Amino acid sequence: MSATIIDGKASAARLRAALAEEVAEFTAEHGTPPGLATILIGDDPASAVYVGGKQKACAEVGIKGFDHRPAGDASREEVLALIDELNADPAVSGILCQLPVPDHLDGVELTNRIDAGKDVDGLTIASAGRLALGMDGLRSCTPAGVMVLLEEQGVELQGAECVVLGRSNLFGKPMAQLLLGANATVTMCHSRTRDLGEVCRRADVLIAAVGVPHLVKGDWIKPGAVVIDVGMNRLESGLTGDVDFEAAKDVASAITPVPGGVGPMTIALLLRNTLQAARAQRRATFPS
Ligand SMILES: Nc1nc(=O)c2c([nH]1)NC[C@@H]1CN(c3ccc(C(=O)N[C@@H](CCC(=O)O)C(=O)O)cc3)C=[N+]21
Repeated sequence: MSATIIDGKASAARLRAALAEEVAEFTAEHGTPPGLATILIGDDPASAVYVGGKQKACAEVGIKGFDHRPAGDASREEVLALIDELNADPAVSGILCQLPVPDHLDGVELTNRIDAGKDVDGLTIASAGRLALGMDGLRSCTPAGVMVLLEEQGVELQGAECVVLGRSNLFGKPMAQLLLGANATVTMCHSRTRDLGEVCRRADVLIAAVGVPHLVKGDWIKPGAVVIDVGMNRLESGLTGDVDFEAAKDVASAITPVPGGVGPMTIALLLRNTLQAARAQRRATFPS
């Protein structure tokens, strides 16, 4: 048996096409498009590629991009002042501070300066708290993208055994919360988990986000499981995930490739969040 290769690139393209229509309607109705401000501090080449991709995607769906690039030695006060300015700017619906930030700055502090209504990354204390409490709100883009892929595959999450490898604030924790919200049985694993392979073998849905190339072996996968690879490891041989894809595809029923799986969905969900934020801001400003 060979697994279905989940085409995240195609899903993301469909989502962007649908969003382009919704953005056009929003813009016609309100006279101004939704706006997304990105903040990239310094000139890390990998981060510059990601932020460039986000800006390009905005332009393609009709969202106005604001591309801020403070120098790598920008002071804390300088960046906080920039965020305050964007928080107050009605043309800016969403704000994203690209992580990681240089060592002399605190990414958690900077992220939390973002107005909760403009937190399109879903990473502020308010957004994380709303998710944990089962309230509506802006969701972290990569986990939200994974939920879209699982839904499109028709994966039944209610009562399913879902195992999440990795407990980051950016991905693992919000992923687990979204799965819980869909009534899955969720197990979280991390670097101190004993018998990782044993736990993984229980999973109907196995989601890996640890940043260790090919950590997940073929015999860690239950036959027929759905495998989602969130790893983005840049090796000399190219970009590779956390799953031994060649071995996994003979065991799983469906699997995401790297690249072309979860990555493109992250950017599409960022656009969706920006539109969601813009709509909520209009509602708050002009109650009907
Ligand atoms: N505040 C913040 N929010 C983020 O969402 C955020 C961040 N910081 N820091 C870095 C990570 C990483 N990330 C990716 C987005 C898209 C791809 C993506 O499109 N990947 C393509 C390949 C890209 C390539 O070839 O390099 C793919 O998987 O097919 C990857 C990684 C967002 N991040």
